[in-house]
Amino acid sequence: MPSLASARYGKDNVRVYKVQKDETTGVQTVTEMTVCCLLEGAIETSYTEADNSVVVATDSIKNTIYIKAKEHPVNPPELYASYLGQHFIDRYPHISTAHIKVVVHRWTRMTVDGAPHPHSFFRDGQETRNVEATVSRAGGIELKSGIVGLTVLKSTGSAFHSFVRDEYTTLPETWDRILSTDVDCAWAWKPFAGTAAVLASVERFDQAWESARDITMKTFALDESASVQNTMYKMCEQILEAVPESESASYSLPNKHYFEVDLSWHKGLKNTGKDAEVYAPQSGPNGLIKCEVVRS
Ligand SMILES: O=c1[nH]c(=O)c2[nH]c(=O)[nH]c2[nH]1
Repeated sequence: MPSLASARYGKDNVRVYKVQKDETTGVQTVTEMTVCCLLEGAIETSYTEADNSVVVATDSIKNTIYIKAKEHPVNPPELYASYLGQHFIDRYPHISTAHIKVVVHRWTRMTVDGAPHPHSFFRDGQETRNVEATVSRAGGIELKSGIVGLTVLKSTGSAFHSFVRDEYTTLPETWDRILSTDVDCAWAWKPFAGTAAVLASVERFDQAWESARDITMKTFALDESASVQNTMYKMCEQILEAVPESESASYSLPNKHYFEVDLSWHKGLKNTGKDAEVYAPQSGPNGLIKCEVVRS
């Protein structure tokens, strides 16, 4: 006899833009985000018995995403995600958990003739600021914040040697290589009792995001990297220190390879080892290295 093991549903890819207008200065500030909202609870019969009486339509969920963006600040995204998730728990007694994901896209203010422009912005990269909120009657508000899609490269200051060498190995050891990755980094907050507790910490979210971003870039640049594994662990350690309210920090990093090109066949051109200047960036395969670090 089959039985429903788990179920959640909702609206994904809801694109939201909000503008904040300062009427006295004329300065406008914009936020663009993509929101996913999935609900869990006493919804089994909608699957097993075609009982739609327990279904809040995904169209209504989409409407609610817009309405809560109008009613509440959308910055920081941790606060907006918390208000949105809490709404579903408060409004529908049979909904026990709301899973909210907010992806904030970059709109950076333009500098025109040396001055910040009041209402013009540009997209300075595919990096996003991400938040996942799990809001439940049992567990309060669990928040995970992160940075995704920050592409970085260092042209030296990275080595990889002393790894397992056996009958499967062809990779030469290197003491000087290119290191490049797309940063996917996250830090999980200790649970909050409710939206009031999230509001009480509101300043910490931007501070934590700035710290994590600075730590990621500074460590990437300054560390004489022995491996992606070791460099990312050092980043996690520092995030846990900079954000005392966090209970874990994690990274998922592709190792985007740049291969040397042997050009010696052409007039004896030297382009390997210390003479390497022209490389072939690889689209795949790539390494993929992950870790999560918690407090002991
Ligand atoms: O930093 C690295 N870690 C690895 O595990 C690995 N494996 C590999 O082939 N190159 C690298 N680089």
